[in-house]
Amino acid sequence: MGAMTGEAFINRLNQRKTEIWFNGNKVEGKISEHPAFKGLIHTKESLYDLQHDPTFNEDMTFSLPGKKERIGLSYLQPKTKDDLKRRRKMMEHWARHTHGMMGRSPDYMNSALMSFASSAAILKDRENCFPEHIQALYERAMNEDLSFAHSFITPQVNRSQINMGFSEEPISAKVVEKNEKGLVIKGARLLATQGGITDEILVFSAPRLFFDPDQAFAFSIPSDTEGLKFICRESFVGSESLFNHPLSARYEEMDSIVVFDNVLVPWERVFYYDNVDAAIDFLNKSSFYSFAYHQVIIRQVVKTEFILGVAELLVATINVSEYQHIQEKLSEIIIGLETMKALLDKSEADAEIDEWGYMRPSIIPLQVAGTIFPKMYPRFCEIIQLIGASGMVSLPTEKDFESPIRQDLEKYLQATNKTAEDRVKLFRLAWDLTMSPFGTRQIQYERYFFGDPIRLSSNLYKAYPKQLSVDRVSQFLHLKND
Ligand SMILES: Cc1cc2nc3c(=O)[nH]c(=O)nc-3n(C[C@H](O)[C@H](O)[C@H](O)COP(=O)(O)OP(=O)(O)OC[C@H]3O[C@@H](n4cnc5c(N)ncnc54)[C@H](O)[C@@H]3O)c2cc1C
Repeated sequence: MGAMTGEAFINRLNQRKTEIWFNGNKVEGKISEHPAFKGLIHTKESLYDLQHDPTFNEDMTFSLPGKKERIGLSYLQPKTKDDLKRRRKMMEHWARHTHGMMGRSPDYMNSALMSFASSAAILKDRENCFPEHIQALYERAMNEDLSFAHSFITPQVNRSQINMGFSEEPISAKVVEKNEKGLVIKGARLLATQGGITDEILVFSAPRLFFDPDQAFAFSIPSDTEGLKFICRESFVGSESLFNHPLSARYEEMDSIVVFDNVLVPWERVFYYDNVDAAIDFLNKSSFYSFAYHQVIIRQVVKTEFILGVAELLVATINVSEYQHIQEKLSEIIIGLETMKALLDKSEADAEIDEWGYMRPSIIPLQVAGTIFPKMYPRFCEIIQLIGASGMVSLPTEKDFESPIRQDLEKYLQATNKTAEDRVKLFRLAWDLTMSPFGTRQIQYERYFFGDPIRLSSNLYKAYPKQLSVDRVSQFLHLKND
């Protein structure tokens, strides 16, 4: 099949018998018609269709020798800087289509899987490790354009460092049995965005102190595997009205708790198990962080461009551009945007071939971008709230504009250069972006989805080459070496 169409994506999803729980009920019927998921699923449909749109097809897909169909370009293993640029262009197209609001557009996990396959050799000849299973999944994913959710953290029961977490009755998903067919997993994992509404779920463990060997595994299984359940949070879709909820009606992704009720993971799906060192190495030394971050920062740049557009439109609409504090606030967004773009460019300019022959974007600029964005993003949202002021809550609905009070609204909600309807449309967008349940989840998402920003900063500190700076100061002061 190769690169999938939107229709094929929806048909395949609807055929899955995935166990999804929503608001106390098991979801029955076509998932693409369920109010909590349909906006997102149709947006994903349009993303997959871009791969077949004559304007984008060349940018979104690539040819592999021996394969008739073109493949989604997020699966391309880059070997040159030009390949990296091709990957960036493809990701920009997808991110622009959703204005950076969809954290889990398919390129995110496709890039993760591509990086796993590109570094699978790390697991070669190690105990309980099966790099060939990663390669097999990668090839199947390319051929069938599979979609993935993922989970890499454990339930938030006790995050103390001294908590050994080795409970008798599993809470965090762990191996409870090994048999001739595979591993049996019991317990729960967090927090799968789009969990249940993708073909597969990829599970791997973030290394930590007192890492239970029974949790040191990685695998991928179909979402409708027996015993696997996805428990959803409440939906943040405000309504289906694009006027009232321009973002949540299209991009609300849903997050879910993943429960494994004695789930059999067949051996051919296991990447590694019961090997703490391999689990730590796989995450830290593979190209996962470089390629996943590359996708993330591209999306965040596009999202910041969108935020700048919203902020500037607000300023123009209520005519407040003459005030210096407004200019300063807008320049804060511009500085953030240009900083992110410069870091992204640097990561590509400094990219190097890794030990397995793939062109890896330089990680330090990406880590820097990934550490500052969680701080900048809430501030961007605050800036929009500060510019919009009462406009952020004077928000009549589409129905109000269709009612007899329309004339009042037209008169009292007009702006210097906008009709009341356009003005409200814009302010509703600003509200959905920064204040609605969808908007506030986006803030929490940008803070946390790639890990705890505190620990990400700590990783940056530990990995950053500081010795040259230290030496210069030591020489300046003629300090004696320890
Ligand atoms: C909207 C959203 C979507 C997400 N989607 C996904 C997804 O699709 N897949 C996925 O796997 N995960 C996902 N996540 C989870 C994300 O990876 C975690 O939120 C992140 O790794 C932090 O872990 P935690 O939430 O368990 O926080 P905790 O680790 O419980 O941290 C809670 C607080 O304690 C502090 N803390 C805890 N331990 C330490 C420590 N050792 N050192 C210093 N401080 C510490 C933290 O700084 C924080 O302030 C998502 C999260 C959000 C908010």
